[in-house]
Amino acid sequence: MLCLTDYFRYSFEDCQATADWLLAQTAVRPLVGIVCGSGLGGLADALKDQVAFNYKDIPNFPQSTVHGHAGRLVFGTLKGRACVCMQGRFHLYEGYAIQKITMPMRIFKLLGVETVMLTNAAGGLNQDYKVGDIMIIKDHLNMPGFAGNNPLAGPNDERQVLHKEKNSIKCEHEEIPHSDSRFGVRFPCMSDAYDRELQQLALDVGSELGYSDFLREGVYCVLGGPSFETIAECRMLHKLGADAVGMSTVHEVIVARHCGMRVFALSLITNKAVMDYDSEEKANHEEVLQTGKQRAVQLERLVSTLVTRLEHNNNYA
Ligand SMILES: O=P(O)(O)O[C@@H]1C[C@H](O)[C@@H](CO)O1
Ligand SMILES: Nc1nc2[nH]cnc2c(=O)[nH]1
Repeated sequence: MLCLTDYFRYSFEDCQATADWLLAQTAVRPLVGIVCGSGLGGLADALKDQVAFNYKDIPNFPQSTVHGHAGRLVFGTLKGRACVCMQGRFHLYEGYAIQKITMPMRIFKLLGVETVMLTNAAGGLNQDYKVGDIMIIKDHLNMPGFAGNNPLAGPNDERQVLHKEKNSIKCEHEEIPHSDSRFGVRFPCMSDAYDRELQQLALDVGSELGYSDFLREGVYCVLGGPSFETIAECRMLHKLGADAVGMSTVHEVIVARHCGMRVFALSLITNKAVMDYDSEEKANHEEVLQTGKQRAVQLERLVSTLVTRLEHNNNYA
């Protein structure tokens, strides 16, 4: 019997067809995939020798509907390193099924991407955080996941893919190709979702760039949105261990990790979550976009320097 999630699911063949279409249009072979958060699309403009596609022209691709998300997939180079960049992402609150908003991660994988770098705009729950801080995400709370809305829910494609050259197991007499299910295993581990070496590298790069005063490490909590949080909700999330709250990223991280890509993610703290009944502050999307503009230069420099370091250090490549 077909269940509802099957209608929103992209098969391996659907994703392969989209990736093949893209690979046929450009000679860029990206190892790094970048996702731009709300108001942070300027990162994509930093790419050199661009080949860009509007989402509406890419077979099977969803469309961006949110202000501050341009809706373009941009291939190019960042300081000489081949990248692909989503200038605009998809969110649950746009009405898309969770399998649809995360499908680009599988396209990244099929394009050859090894490292995914995600950015988002988020509300600061940690009382020490200030607007304009950049938080390196070290872990997440997946609230929609607690309620069963996980991008990996539904059948897992268990057909085996053989990796002939990579990861082959050396035995005494022969080399046995390593096999894996199409995108990944049924029960992927998430305790190592955010790559610790990349977090340390980002701290080091941030310090070199003089960003230590506004660079943080913390836990990101995803909610469905689009309404911002009530005061009681902010207080609860903070008590649960979240430093920042947003409406994206976690679903993409789960799918990226499921298919074996390395993940690094950043939140720009665009507003302070309202925690006090006496406060006059009100969260709004305009403030989010405005803070994005103000921190665009530093965010772009941090990400592009990180990308350069990926190139120069084999441990990270
Ligand atoms: O795509 P991100 O997570 O950066 O966008 C955040 C969450 C909402 O889409 C929007 C609220 O202002 O910004
Ligand atoms: N849920 C949520 N998402 C955001 N994105 C930017 N700021 C916020 C916020 O305060 N809450």
